[in-house]
Amino acid sequence: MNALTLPDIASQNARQTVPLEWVGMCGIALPVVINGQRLAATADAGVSLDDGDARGIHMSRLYLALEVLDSQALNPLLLKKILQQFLDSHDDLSICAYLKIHTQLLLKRPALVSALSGWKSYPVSIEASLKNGMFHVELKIDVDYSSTCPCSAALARQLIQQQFVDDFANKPLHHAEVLTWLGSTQGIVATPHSQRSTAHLQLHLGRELQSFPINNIIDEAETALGTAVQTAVKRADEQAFALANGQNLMFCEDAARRLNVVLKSTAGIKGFNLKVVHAESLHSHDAVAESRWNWRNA
Ligand SMILES: Nc1nc2c(ncn2[C@@H]2O[C@H](COP(=O)(O)OP(=O)(O)OP(=O)(O)O)[C@@H](O)[C@H]2O)c(=O)[nH]1
Repeated sequence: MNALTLPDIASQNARQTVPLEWVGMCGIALPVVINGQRLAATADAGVSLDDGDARGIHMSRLYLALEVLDSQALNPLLLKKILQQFLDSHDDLSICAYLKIHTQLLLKRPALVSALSGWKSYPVSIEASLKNGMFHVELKIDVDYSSTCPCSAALARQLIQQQFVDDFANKPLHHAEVLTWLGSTQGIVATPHSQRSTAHLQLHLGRELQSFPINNIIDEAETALGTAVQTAVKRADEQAFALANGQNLMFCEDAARRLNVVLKSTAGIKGFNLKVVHAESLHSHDAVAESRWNWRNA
C-alpha cells in the first residue's frame, strides 16, 4: 500500500449552510468511577455545529476526550474539563458542548432486623453542558420505595371494626378469644393495598461541588420516604417492614411534599424537578405527583 492521504469528509463544506444544535454520538459504552466503584455506563457526547458551512464535526475527538472517565472519579470539575476539551477540539466549529452519562449505582443496604444485607441498584444520569462559557450540571436519580394507601388502610380498619361488631356484639369479651380473633383472617378481614413506588429526582447542582453527593441524596430521600424497598429479607425483616408501612401511610402527594422539604435543605442542591409514581395495585394506572423548586422550566 502506498501512503495515500485519507479523505476527510468532515472538513468539506456543507451542501446547505445550516448550523445544527447538537451533533455527536449516543450510547457510547464506557466505565465510570463513582464512590470508588467502576460501573458500566453509557454516554451521549455532542457539540453544537455553529459553522453552518462545515460538513461535519470530528466525532473521534469527542470520543477520545472521554477516555479519562475510566480512571478518574466522576465529578463536576472533570466533566467541565471534558466539555472544554470538546470545544477546544472544535475551536472553529462549536460554541456549546454536551455530555450525558447514564449508569446504575450499586449500594449495599442492611436488612431492617436481621444481620443480612444486599445490593440495591439506583439508576443515575448526569447531564452536563458548557454553553457560551456557562457550565451547568444536572443529576437524575430514581429511588424505589413502598407506599401504602391511607384511604385503603382506613377502609380496611372500618371493615375490621364491623367484623368485630358482628362477632362480639352482646357477648362477654374474653382475652384469649379476642387474641385468637385478632390473629385470624376471619377477624382481620381486610388489608390495605400498597405499591412499589418510584421517586424520579432531577436535581440542579451547584457548580462548585467537588464531588456528586449521590449517596447523601439517596439516603436523605429514603429517610424522608420512610419505607425504602428492601434487599435480603427474612421473616423478621418482613414483619418490621409491615409495621413500618402501617405507620407510614402515604398518598403520592404526601411523598412529593416530603421530598420537596428534604431536598430544599440538602447540601449541593440548587433546584429540583421531582416526580413520584405510585404504581397502584388498586387499578392499572398510576398515581403521580410532581413538585419543583428553583426550576428553570417551572
Ligand atoms: N461527522 C461525522 N462523522 C461520522 C459520522 N458517522 C461516522 N463518522 C466517522 O467518525 C470518524 C471520525 O471522524 P474524525 O474525528 O473527523 O476523524 P479524523 O478525521 O480521523 O480525526 P481528526 O484528524 O482529529 O479530524 C470518521 O471516520 C467519520 O466517518 C457522521 O454522521 N458524522
